[in-house]
Amino acid sequence: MTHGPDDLGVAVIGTGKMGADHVRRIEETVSGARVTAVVDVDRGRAEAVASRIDGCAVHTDPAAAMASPDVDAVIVASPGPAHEGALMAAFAHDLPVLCEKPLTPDPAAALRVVEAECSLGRRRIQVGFMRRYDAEYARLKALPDTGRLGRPLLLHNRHRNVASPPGWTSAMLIEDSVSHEMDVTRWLLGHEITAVTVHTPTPSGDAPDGVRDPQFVVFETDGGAVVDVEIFVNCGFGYQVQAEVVCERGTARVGDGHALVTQTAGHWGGTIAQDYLERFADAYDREVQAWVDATRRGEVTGPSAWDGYAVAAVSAAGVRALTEGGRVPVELAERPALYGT
Ligand SMILES: NC(=O)C1=CN([C@@H]2O[C@H](COP(=O)(O)OP(=O)(O)OC[C@H]3O[C@@H](n4cnc5c(N)ncnc54)[C@H](O)[C@@H]3O)[C@@H](O)[C@H]2O)C=CC1
Ligand SMILES: O=C1[C@@H](O)[C@H](O)[C@@H](O)[C@H](O)[C@H]1O
Repeated sequence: MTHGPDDLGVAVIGTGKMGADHVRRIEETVSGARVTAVVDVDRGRAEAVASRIDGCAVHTDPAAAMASPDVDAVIVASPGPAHEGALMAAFAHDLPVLCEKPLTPDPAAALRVVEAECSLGRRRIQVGFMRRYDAEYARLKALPDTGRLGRPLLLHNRHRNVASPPGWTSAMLIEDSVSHEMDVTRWLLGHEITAVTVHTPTPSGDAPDGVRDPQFVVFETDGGAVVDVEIFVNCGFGYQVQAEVVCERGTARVGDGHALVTQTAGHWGGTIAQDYLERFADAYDREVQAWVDATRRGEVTGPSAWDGYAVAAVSAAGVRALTEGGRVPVELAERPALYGT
């Protein structure tokens, strides 16, 4: 991608799996932006990423990068617990941010971010719930508008990963993985999630010691829908994300992965993506392009800090349901006017 003088200068904070992929995306795929700084507490990792980009500065402190005149906007791709500090620094430098999910891991920190953004009086944050930019999910979102299927009653989700990273815990299945279905539920149905129940079968023999994998998570919504999520992060065979909405007069499903079907010598079948960077490549591209375009227009669009807070609140209820059992109501603060109704 060639760069122009009006390109948005982006600092990418965290140059691990997601951050490095966003750097590559901005440099190779997205128009109207270039990476002017990378930040990582692991300086060597940031240097390796920066070495492929002309004029890209390297920092270990997010605030130092944000103070540079070459930085107009920020992508936060450090681990969740580091997000609050980076977001507050971005507010202090009045910079727009694309923040990877989760906004913050816990609702108290997320609410502090929401309150800080409200005190600025305008939105600065887009949260990286990229499924909203996936072509299949976008079709699902458009369906109820046709009125053909009627009111959504149930939403079934399956979310499978090949293997969990080292150090994964039972709670992380809810906080890191099911958080996507929390956002999808709120966005697709336009309902708030009011209560969470988690069922745990005997763990798979392939789950790390002590990790409850898979889990079956149930949401109730204020619009009267019931939503279930199978989360299985050591399924071994592929990365699968599926959703089926059951409405009054029909159903609609995405994620069957029928893009290519082969038939040969007594066999029929296709391939299964192996991770999110493959399955959601187009969605990440559209997400980052939409963020760059909106930022250059002086706007903030997409999932908001409020959406990030709401998901953190549902995650907290989910983790309580997992550890204490039973049905746990979601405690949600009053929605500030900044985020509409
Ligand atoms: N939207 C999606 O589908 C996905 C989103 N994510 C999210 O992206 C974020 C990053 O995840 P990964 O890239 O998988 O993690 P990672 O562990 O591969 O990379 C994180 C990087 O951040 C650096 N880091 C740690 N603390 C830092 C700090 N205070 N300031 C700057 N850098 C710091 C680490 O040294 C590391 O290089 C997380 O919020 C995660 O939930 C991750 C996977 C998929
Ligand atoms: O966000 C993500 C990861 O953090 C999480 O660990 C995976 O389960 C999800 O599929 C992926 O989209």
